[in-house]
Amino acid sequence: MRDNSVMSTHTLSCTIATRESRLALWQAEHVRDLLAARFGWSVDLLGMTTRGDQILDRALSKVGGKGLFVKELEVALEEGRAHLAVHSLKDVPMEMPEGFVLVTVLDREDPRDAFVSNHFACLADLPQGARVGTSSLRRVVQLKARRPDLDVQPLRGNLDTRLRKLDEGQYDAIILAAAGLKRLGLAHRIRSCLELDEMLPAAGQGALGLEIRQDAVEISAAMQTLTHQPTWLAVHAERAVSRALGGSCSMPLAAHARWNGAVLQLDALLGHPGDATVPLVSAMAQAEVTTTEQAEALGLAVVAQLRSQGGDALLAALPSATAQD
Ligand SMILES: NCc1[nH]cc(CCC(=O)O)c1CC(=O)O
Repeated sequence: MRDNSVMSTHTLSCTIATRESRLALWQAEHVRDLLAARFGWSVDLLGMTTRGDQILDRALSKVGGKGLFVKELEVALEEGRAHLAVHSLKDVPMEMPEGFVLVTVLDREDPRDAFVSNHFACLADLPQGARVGTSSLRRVVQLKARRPDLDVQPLRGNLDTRLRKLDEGQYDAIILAAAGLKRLGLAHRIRSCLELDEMLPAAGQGALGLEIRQDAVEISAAMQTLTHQPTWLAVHAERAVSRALGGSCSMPLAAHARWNGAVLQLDALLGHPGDATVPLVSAMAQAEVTTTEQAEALGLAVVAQLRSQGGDALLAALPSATAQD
């Protein structure tokens, strides 16, 4: 029997709220299979369309940002129509809304960005002035820093739409998260992965985050057993950077943490929100990390460096109306 408001320890079924893009469904099905294998639960999916899925004609940074992809799913949790929401962690706002928690993070897929093209093997092979598709400010500023000659053009829509636009010849190459392509069996479209020193990923890229209601105590305990601790600590460091800087997707910000043994190395960079010709500011810090508090402290150390090395001036250029989603 299912109690729609609170799960009991004897619950054998649960409902996952998910967006209906192919990637979101793959991710929800992945979690469904995991819950079935680990706990023997039978899991339903509740597919939903979010505002972020409907608005396809404008860059996300112009229409209110990350929260657009998660709000409807939270309403389903609030109303008891679902118990769990599965998200690409990089789409999850840095501050969770009152009443909701990010309860766990699963093992991360490849965090890198991928170079996808029908004619060229890698960024260096692109001819002068080649047209590259991406709407991510983070990708734009890093592309322009390396190749100021490139003609970077907006590209929105789900993964299939973006690949179709490439195949129609609208771009010479596009940049996509490697994780999404790999999950959908589209790894063959990746001509090369951009290395971390040429394209630093977004905070949380490649990781899956599970969100529940704060008062869902029992499901919380079950979900916490699924946590991939190295990823959990790494994304806490990455998200601390983004949170401290306002968490806005109007800001070209990258943050990525990697493990060197017991040491977590956190790299981050900031660009100018309106002018990709302004030099990037980057910072790195590393420390032995075993707790989320230490991971967040590492994030704040990187933020202090970014700010003092010119990041403050870049942040001051952020239009205040769009500074928060
Ligand atoms: N912003 C959309 C989005 N959210 C998560 C992914 C890919 C998978 C991931 O990073 O986990 C993508 C597509 C992309 O950036 O190419």
